[in-house]
Amino acid sequence: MGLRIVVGSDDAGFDYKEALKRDLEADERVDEVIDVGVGADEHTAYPHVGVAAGRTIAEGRADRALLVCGTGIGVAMAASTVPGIRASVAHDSFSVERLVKSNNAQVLTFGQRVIGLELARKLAQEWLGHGFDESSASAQKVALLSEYEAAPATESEPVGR
Ligand SMILES: O=C(CO)[C@H](O)COP(=O)(O)O
Repeated sequence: MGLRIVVGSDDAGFDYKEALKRDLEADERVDEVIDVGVGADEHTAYPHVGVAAGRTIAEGRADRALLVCGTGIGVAMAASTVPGIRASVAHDSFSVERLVKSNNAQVLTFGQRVIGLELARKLAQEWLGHGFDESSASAQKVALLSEYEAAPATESEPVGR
């Protein structure tokens, strides 16, 4: 089964979102592309878009998200507020690979005001080819993230090591 991918952006990331969406729709590794906005001439603030994307994954309606804003930072922060969602901006090949293989992040974000379109398109292609190995040493570290997320915010003790 292919991937179900959410795309989204604010107005600062709209052009890249549209270009990346076209690439994903043409990619045989992708079964479905779900666009959570914005549409042309819409001005939805990035937190709404990031959370909508994160919730779509958390509810099991998509596997991953590719989001764009001016820097990539805001949509990553917004998506990360959704429990169980790991999101980050990554603008180089190695970071994109480790975002999946080390961190099992479901969400990759780009900054339209930071990197060129062709680099964003190439990184998105590479991202599709990466998968997380649940039996890797990284899996235990990602599990710790989940444990901290579930722990009371005021808890002073580290979770089990
Ligand atoms: O990059 C953004 C948020 O990280 C967004 O596209 C622009 O935000 P602003 O600088 O607050 O307008």
